[in-house]
Amino acid sequence: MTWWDADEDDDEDEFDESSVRVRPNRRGSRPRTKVRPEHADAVEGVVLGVDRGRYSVLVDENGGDERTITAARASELRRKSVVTGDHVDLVGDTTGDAGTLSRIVRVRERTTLLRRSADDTDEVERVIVANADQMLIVVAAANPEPRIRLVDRYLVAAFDARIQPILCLTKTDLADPSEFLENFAGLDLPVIRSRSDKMPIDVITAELVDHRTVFVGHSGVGKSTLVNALVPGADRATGVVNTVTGRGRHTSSSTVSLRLESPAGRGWVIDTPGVRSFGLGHVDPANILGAFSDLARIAERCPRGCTHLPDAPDCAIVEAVQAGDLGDTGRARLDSLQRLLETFR
Ligand SMILES: Nc1nc2c(ncn2[C@@H]2O[C@H](COP(=O)(O)OP(=O)(O)OP(=O)(O)O)[C@@H](O)[C@H]2O)c(=O)[nH]1
Ligand SMILES: [Zn+2]
Repeated sequence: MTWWDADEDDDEDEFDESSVRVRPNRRGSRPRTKVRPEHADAVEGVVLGVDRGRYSVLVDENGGDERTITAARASELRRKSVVTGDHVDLVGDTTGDAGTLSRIVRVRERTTLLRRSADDTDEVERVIVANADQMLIVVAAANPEPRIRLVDRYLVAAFDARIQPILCLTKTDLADPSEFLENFAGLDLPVIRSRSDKMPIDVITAELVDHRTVFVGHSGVGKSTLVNALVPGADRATGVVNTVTGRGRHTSSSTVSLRLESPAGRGWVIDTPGVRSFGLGHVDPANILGAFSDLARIAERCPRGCTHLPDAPDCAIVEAVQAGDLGDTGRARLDSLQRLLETFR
């Protein structure tokens, strides 16, 4: 093995560090190797995208010396994953000059981590994006028909990662999404309605400024149309050279960060073309309940191990709703919570 791993893309061979941490510490049975250099002169950057083992890293974001450099992983990272959105430390040639290659020696602590479990199509857990603070869930009002269950799955993934979800209904010129949206009335969920002939760019941009927003949605919902309207020049469909990453081509499975620029400010759009679904096997129900802070307070009176589902004995939330204490809103919120909890039970 060389000093970098030639990963095929950012979806390849990813390990969640929680699984790394539980691995037995073998240091005791091994002679200590020489102390690792500290790389005190390392430069910090943020990973914009990964393509065949090469990372595009933005250094000095918004500063006078902002530049995109190409980097590879240093072997001392071992099996630690490096994904789009990661804050990393770099050594070596960090000039960003043509033909130079830097090395990623450290990954900084992540604020959020969007991942999916192994599922039928895939036996390993994959990390999708680090440090995103919002998820824009793109669903069409029609063609393809919106599905509640699909949105629920995205919501669970977002809540579990402690990422704020936003629902974006596209193609509202084809159908009125009001009835569909009633299913989400019990959630604190910002909703945007969009149509390509009258794209509400300012409304969407306002939600994205100063945030790192990961865009998710199934094929055909109009996600590329949306991204291209928000980030002129992104050209997601044809893969023309991207001004931020400097890459000319992205495989369908690679995640990229696109800079949003507007009079209202800047933000990042993180497009995930490869992610069609989320395996939810790793999800912690407590994180879902945590997204319903009003209900979570009541749940403190629940019996230990309470599932908060309709059949849960002595569930304090169910009892409060049945007693009418929480009104219609509380009933709708409990319905939403229970539906999400059922999504991955
Ligand atoms: N009527 C209508 N059609 C739209 C709208 N937005 C997108 N479309 C059309 O829907 C089709 C799919 O749009 P895309 O932007 O390619 O969808 P996508 O979600 O990126 O799909 P993939 O490229 O398969 O990932 C295209 O033919 C678009 O022209 C809309 O608001 N209204
Ligand atoms: Zn309960």
